[in-house]
Amino acid sequence: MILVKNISKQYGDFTALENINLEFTNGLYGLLAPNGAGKTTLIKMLATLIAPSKGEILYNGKNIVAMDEDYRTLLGYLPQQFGFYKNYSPKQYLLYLAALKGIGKKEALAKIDDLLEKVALREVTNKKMKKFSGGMIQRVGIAQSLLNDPKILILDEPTAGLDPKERARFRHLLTELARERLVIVSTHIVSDVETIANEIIMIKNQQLLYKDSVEKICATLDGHVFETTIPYEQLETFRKKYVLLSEKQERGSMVIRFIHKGVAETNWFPLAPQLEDVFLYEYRDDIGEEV
Ligand SMILES: Nc1ncnc2c1ncn2[C@@H]1O[C@H](COP(=O)(O)OP(=O)(O)OP(=O)(O)O)[C@@H](O)[C@H]1O
Repeated sequence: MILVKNISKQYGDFTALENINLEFTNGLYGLLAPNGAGKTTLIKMLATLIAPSKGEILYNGKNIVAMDEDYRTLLGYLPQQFGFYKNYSPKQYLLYLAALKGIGKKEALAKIDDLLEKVALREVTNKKMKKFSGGMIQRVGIAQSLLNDPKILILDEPTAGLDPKERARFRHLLTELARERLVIVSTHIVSDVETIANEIIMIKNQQLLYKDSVEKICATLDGHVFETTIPYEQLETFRKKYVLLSEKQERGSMVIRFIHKGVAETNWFPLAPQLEDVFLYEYRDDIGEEV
């Protein structure tokens, strides 16, 4: 079990994270927040790549920094951008990394076969990676993070740049991987983790906002999400008054999904809140065009 105890991180005068407390047991945890919220900072601390300015992280009661190599042998990590050699095949690349990790060649070859099967790259084992799609490269990244059979797997934005089909494949792979280990995956895309995470962690204003099941997080907006139809001319006024979640043109009118925490009007239909609603609501001041 990993215990994040009252962690803060400063970069000079800038506070990136403040008083974060978390507990990870097993299963899949989705670290969901817009870019710049501090996901990478938290992940790098969990991977012992940077040190907290305050607080500590414990693995089964022991400080992970003090555990040093003992902790890193338990850890698989895929950074946001991982370095690979495009003239290498996955097999050559993984063999090279296995050698760096001190895994013998015979053991490594068997392991690599297994891993490439797991990430559905068996057919391109010996093909140079320069022709690979983004999704294939990310799957090589996953394979490298699994070389040491880690108990803890930490993936920083593994779906960045992937198309919807690759994302779906990734979700399936993550679910598989989380059956046997603790998996922490960061993303700013709600659908990456909504259906697969046992718990979602959201950070806002440098602090922990939620760490809960999707159901419980959605319940925070129970009774506040509505749909209604308005003439196009009223859209601007509506936008100023309420938090708009989505808008769709239908037969010359606008069908809008929005949040209001006060008394509802008669022609508003209540809707069941989705995680995307919570995300858009909570980060309404932080997110720009990308969402
Ligand atoms: N080495 C650093 N020095 C100064 N500020 C930093 C440093 N690293 C990160 N920051 C700042 O800390 C904040 C959190 O960054 P972080 O990379 O953890 O966010 P993130 O949620 O992972 O976003 P992204 O997905 O874009 O990386 C940002 O405002 C960032 O500019």
